[in-house]
Amino acid sequence: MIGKLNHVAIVVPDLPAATALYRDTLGAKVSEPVDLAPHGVTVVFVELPNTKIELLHPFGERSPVAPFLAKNPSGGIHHVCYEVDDIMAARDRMKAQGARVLGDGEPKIGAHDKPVLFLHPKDFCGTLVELEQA
Ligand SMILES: C[C@@H](C(=O)O)C(=O)SCCNC(=O)CCNC(=O)[C@H](O)C(C)(C)COP(=O)(O)OP(=O)(O)OC[C@H]1O[C@@H](n2cnc3c(N)ncnc32)[C@H](O)[C@@H]1OP(=O)(O)O
Ligand SMILES: [Co+2]
Repeated sequence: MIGKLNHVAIVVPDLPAATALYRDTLGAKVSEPVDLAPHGVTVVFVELPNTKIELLHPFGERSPVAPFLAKNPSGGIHHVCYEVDDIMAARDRMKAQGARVLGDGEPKIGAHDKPVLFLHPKDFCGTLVELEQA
């Protein structure tokens, strides 16, 4: 059911420093930072030939990535995002399989203006999974 790896997300303590590291040290193409208030994150995308890296930093008072950063002050890999053809069919399949869909279970519009859902890390080998409508 899952398709391409859309991105791997890394939570970072210093977004300008992380952006410079990927741009200047690793030589990657990076986007401008974008504040995504509904998701509680500021995001920079690193464009790779076959996928993307999403650099995340908490935005606002109740960011879902703030507890993760408190536990991992140097930053760390936060989630992987897989593309799916039909987000509602994917949601229903996950529920039927007993996997926990996070939040209210309704897709939100993600960083690429497409609907996304998150699945509980304890149900997927300790890894937070994002599903994005292809
Ligand atoms: C813009 C958009 C996009 O790309 O389009 C994005 O990506 S936005 C990306 C940001 N948005 C999201 O992450 C939305 C979905 N996330 C959430 O609902 C939350 O962050 C949870 C994943 C439920 C975690 O919540 P919280 O930090 O309050 O932790 P919790 O105390 O409930 O955690 C329960 C257990 O899961 C572990 N845990 C928490 N976050 C984890 C992570 N990212 N990866 C692996 N394990 C994780 C905790 O250590 C704990 O394990 P132990 O009990 O063993 O210690
Ligand atoms: Co993401």
